[in-house]
Amino acid sequence: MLFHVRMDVHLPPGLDPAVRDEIVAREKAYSQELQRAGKWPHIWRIVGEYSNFSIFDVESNDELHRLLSALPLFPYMDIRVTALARHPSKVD
Ligand SMILES: O=C(O)C[C@H]1C=CC(=O)O1
Repeated sequence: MLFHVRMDVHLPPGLDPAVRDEIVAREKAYSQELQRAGKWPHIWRIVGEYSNFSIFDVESNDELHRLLSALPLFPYMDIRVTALARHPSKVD
């Protein structure tokens, strides 16, 4: 199942820079682990924003929720999910 996911990151301005760096490093490692596993095949920066558009390829809504909830930046994100279906005009 494919899902389009928008993530907007809102780190608190007063967050200790060392804590911030540690969370962002864990986020990167986790994201790259999911990319290598084929669960997160696309991630694109939205120009001018601390946000991304991503595509997730997962087995179920529950799996997507589990993966997103485990993001180290999850407590600092607004996340919007759109379920995707095959378009009838898509060329094979
Ligand atoms: O930078 C972001 O868009 C937020 C987050 C998503 C993956 C990652 O490494 O960081």
